Amino acid sequence: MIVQQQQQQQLSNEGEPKTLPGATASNSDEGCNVTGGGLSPYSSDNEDNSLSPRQRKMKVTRCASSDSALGLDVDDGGMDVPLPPQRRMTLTVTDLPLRPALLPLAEPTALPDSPLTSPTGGGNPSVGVPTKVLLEERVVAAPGSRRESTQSSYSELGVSGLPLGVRYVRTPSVVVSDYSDDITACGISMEEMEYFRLQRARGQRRCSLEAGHHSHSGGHGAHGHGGSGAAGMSPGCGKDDGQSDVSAASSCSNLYYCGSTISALDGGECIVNGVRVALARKSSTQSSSLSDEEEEEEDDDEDRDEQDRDEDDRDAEEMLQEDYERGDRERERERQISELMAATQLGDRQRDRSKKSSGWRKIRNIVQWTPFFQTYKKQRYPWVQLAGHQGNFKAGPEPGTVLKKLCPKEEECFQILMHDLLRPYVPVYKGQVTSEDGELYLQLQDLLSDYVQPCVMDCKVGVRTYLEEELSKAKEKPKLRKDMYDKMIQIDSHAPTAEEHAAKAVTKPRYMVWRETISSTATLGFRIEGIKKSDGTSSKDFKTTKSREQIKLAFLEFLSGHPHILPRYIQRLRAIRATLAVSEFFQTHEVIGSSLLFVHDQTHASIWLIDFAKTVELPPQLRIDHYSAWKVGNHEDGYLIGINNLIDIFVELQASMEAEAHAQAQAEAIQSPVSGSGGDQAEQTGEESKP
Ligand SMILES: Nc1ncnc2c1ncn2[C@@H]1O[C@H](COP(=O)(O)OP(=O)(O)OP(=O)(O)O)[C@@H](O)[C@H]1O
Ligand SMILES: O=P(O)(O)O[C@@H]1[C@H](O)[C@H](O)[C@@H](OP(=O)(O)O)[C@H](OP(=O)(O)O)[C@H]1O
Repeated sequence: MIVQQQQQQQLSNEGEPKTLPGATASNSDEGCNVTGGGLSPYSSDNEDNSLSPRQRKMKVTRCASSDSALGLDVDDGGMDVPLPPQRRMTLTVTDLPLRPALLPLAEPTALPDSPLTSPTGGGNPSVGVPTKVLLEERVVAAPGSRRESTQSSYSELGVSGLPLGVRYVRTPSVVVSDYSDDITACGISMEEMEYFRLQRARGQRRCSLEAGHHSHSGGHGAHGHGGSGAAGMSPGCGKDDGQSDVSAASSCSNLYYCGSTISALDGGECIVNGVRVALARKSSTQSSSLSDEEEEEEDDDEDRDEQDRDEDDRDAEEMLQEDYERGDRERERERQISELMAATQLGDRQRDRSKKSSGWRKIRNIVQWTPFFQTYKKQRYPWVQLAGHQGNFKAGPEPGTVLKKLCPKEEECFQILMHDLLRPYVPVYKGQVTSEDGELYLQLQDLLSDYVQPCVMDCKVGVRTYLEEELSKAKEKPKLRKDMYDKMIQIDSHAPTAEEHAAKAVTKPRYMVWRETISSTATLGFRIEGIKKSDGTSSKDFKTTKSREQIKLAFLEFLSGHPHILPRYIQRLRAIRATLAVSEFFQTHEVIGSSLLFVHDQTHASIWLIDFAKTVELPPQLRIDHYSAWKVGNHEDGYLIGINNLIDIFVELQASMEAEAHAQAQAEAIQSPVSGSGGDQAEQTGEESKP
């Protein structure tokens, strides 16, 4: 993509709001509509209408929308207005049941909008940063593929112009954005690396076994191993270590980017766009065309898998033993927290992880746990998008910046904020960046760039997450969302009403209100959207984290290993509250769907206000206190309810941590003298310290 850095605004020369080509939506009800046609480029309504509902479910192209409730009548998780051709910008998952590690992958193709170049540099390739590659869906001959996927087909009559008698497979199309193929770069943990190592070892073992086997059995036509570029090789086997590594790394990358490649690794399921999707391995349709020999191999693989699992389990037991022996107090405390967390979903996930059972379970957890990780080649650090719509972010043209898809309302907010007292608490806005095909981005300070292995938490603030205008539009023309119904029953199958069950759809405000009530939004004025810890583990599974106690446990987990950071967060939250009280911006805007981004590492901590896509100027003469109860028409957002509760909860945590530390110090003081006179000494110490 030739990206033009259209307005490389430095802080010194910021100022006049700019008119965007084709985007005059600042006062529009259409929210983030910049593409025309009345549809937000971010909207998840922008789905391919030609797809069947099932296909659509499999497809995870999902973009931001603040206006998707504003459309017309019924949809099926899709849209009802013909769309202009969509660029393949975001993660696209198709053909989930495919097992790509067994298939020849299409060559990565640079998308037309990659790499980034600056117009001022006249397209100087030296400033180019590959932003994404497309692994295009295509039909390819399956050299030596031993297994069929549901996408496999035989070309019988050469209808498609392909030679007869050759087995073809369709590879998935996967867009990989801004990633490095460095295995550590995709946020992989040691545990996952170990899994891939085992996978590779297994693959190599299989390679050598099969090399022997096939040298006797001769070619298998399309099934044989004499196919192009793979002589003597089993599919999925690396020619050498290097190649195996690449395949592990790319599988790993794909895990993070789409989840579909997961199906190559094992059977099971993954969560795609909130929908639990069964993966291929156990699918009968898949295995139906296997020959006896293939089935035998499958069984052998199962046996080997079993052995590897046993090895895994043994390793895990040994590791656990070592852990205990270390007697590390910190670890013990974490373990206690984990036990407490049993009541929460986060705890559930962690228990799953600690079971250390099959490799698949590990991988499945990664899929469920991992938000959108990216590593920008230029910046050389993993970047995590904890919440929000996938595909909205990419690497900025300068180190230390990220690009977020343009929403005119959000840009307006940033322009005002750069001159407001709140400026130190929001990412620096550096102007627009335009891609060659007209895609517009906001260039923002990357809030993670100064941190080493940062812990990140996104909390959405306010008691309400939808705009009043969304509500009124939805009342005028209710639009049914199948995707939201699906997300709803995923959490609670009894949540929809009888009518909603019949329609298999709900309206957006209905879904948003329900989300507010099952989480802490409605009661505490904020909710946790996602947490990423310094070890790379992360979770977005907080939809039902509602009670104060659940929140505290999640915060404790977020702070674990860094308790000294807590006072800094409290200080920063108080500073934010004090600044909000005097901010002109805050006094004149209704702040909906905005988040606080908490970031810390071992030595630094900070909190920023982010996401102003649904922050709108209040009607003239109307003032809100951000605290009063919301009634239709009063525009109250409950932002300060959230801030106050956040401060209170952090203060309560600090108090309990201090009390715990105090009790522990006392217990140690009592226990530390080994001699029989220990108790006396402790008493003496106490006596001496009295005034
Ligand atoms: N300036 C930034 N620096 C670093 N990370 C950021 C920045 N802005 C956003 N993020 C990351 O991206 C995530 C999503 O951001 P944001 O809420 O702005 O996106 P969105 O798509 O508008 O979200 P939503 O769908 O909730 O409106 C955040 O949780 C955070 O992890
Ligand atoms: O977190 P969930 O449960 O996945 O639900 C999404 C979340 O509430 C987003 O804030 C919202 O986007 P906006 O804030 O931009 O409205 C999105 O609406 P959308 O699907 O219409 O984009 C919802 O699907």
